Amino acid sequence: MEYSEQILKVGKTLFELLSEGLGLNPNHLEDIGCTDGLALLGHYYPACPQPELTMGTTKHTDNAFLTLLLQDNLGGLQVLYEDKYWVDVPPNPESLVVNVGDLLQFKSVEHRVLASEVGQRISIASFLNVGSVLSLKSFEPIKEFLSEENKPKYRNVTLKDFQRYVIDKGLDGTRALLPFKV
Ligand SMILES: O=C(O)CCC(=O)C(=O)O
Ligand SMILES: [Fe+2]
Repeated sequence: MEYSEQILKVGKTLFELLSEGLGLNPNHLEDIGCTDGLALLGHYYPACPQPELTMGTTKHTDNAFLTLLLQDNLGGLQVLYEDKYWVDVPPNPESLVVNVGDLLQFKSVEHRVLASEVGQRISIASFLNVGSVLSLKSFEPIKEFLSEENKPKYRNVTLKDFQRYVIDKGLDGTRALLPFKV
């Protein structure tokens, strides 16, 4: 409970900073619903006797606006850099890793977790996402950024349709935003 409240505060501050950084009103991203929902997912990765044969978590992007990830000191989290290189994210139990998720319709980070012979690994992912997965609210580009040269990169899609697509496809290694590109 206490953790969720604190995480939401951090999330709100991040969205304020992002809004300001984009030259928008500081409340813009919160006002359009980026902090309406918060889902916490606890992961437990037991030691794996043959880590080369499997994965802790397969490659994916997060179904959220932003994810705040707390990990212990075991390591194993990697992000994909330039669509080619897997880069280790150094574990630091006193810091949060921030992932850009699909719902920002920007450039969500592809990541995965390696299995390890040394156990156990515990992490808590806090997803800042939509209030209701059944919402008929439509995602659309921020109008302030559109111009003749800057056309929308994604077509409008309702949260309901997007969530349905994400759930049906599962963790198949493809980007959830792909079918919604213009
Ligand atoms: O366990 C981790 O470090 C990452 C978990 C993750 O990527 C997720 O829950 O989406
Ligand atoms: Fe993730």
